[in-house]
Amino acid sequence: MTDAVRVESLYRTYDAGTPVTALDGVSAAFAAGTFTAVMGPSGSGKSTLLQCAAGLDRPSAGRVFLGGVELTATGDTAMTKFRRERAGFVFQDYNLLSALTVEQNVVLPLRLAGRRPDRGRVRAVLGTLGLTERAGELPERLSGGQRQRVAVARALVGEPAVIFADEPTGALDLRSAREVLALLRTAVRDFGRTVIMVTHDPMAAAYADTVLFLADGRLAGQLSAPTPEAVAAHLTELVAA
Ligand SMILES: Nc1ncnc2c1ncn2[C@@H]1O[C@H](COP(=O)(O)OP(=O)(O)OP(=O)(O)O)[C@@H](O)[C@H]1O
Repeated sequence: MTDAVRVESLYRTYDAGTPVTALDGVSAAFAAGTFTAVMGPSGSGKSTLLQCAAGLDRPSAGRVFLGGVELTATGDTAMTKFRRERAGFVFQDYNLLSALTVEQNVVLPLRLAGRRPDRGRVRAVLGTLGLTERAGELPERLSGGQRQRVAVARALVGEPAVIFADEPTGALDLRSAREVLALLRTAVRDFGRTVIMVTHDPMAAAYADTVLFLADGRLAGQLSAPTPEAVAAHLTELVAA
């Protein structure tokens, strides 16, 4: 099976007065068509790993491969272009542009990538996400769950190989969270996308095929076919260690 994303010996240090090692030699492979959750205590390096794997940040050392191409060997312009073509993003705070309608937000990544939105595809994605009636509205008129569905639509519309999600359910009520997680799982099961999701929530992690744990910038275990109980137990061990 091809790896959609692979990271090799990733290090990321920040030098803000006292140096911080956010990633301390992380290697991991994310097979195409799988859903992986990344968990760990606060400050363990989860967001940094996601940002480096997605080409939003550059590691201090190590290599990142997206679809077999080494991102870390490319310049900034090529990295941005590749990211726009290959990756979709969902963040905790939705990151919608308030001056744009739902539909305009959804097609924005395509426009930024210089691609012409296929109207049929845009309508289909909006329909799947229950946003057809909302297409012309501004985000401020939507609930948090609806806004996150717009963000998921935006991540899906370009048919990216990989969707990177950082705490996508962190600001949502349980029902909306479950809807968003089910949408991500459908993207993997039915459409072959690869999802890498940072979360603090064992219930959310249990939607994934595999959970990777981080502690102090290093890999600290892995669970396949996770249940919320098994995830919570592993996290408790990590926090206590
Ligand atoms: N821009 C930055 N400048 C300095 N230090 C940073 C920066 N970004 C992250 N860090 C530090 O790197 C470490 C890892 O941060 P990161 O955000 O990846 O952790 P996390 O596991 O995602 O945390 P949380 O669960 O709290 O969101 C932390 O110690 C953090 O303070």
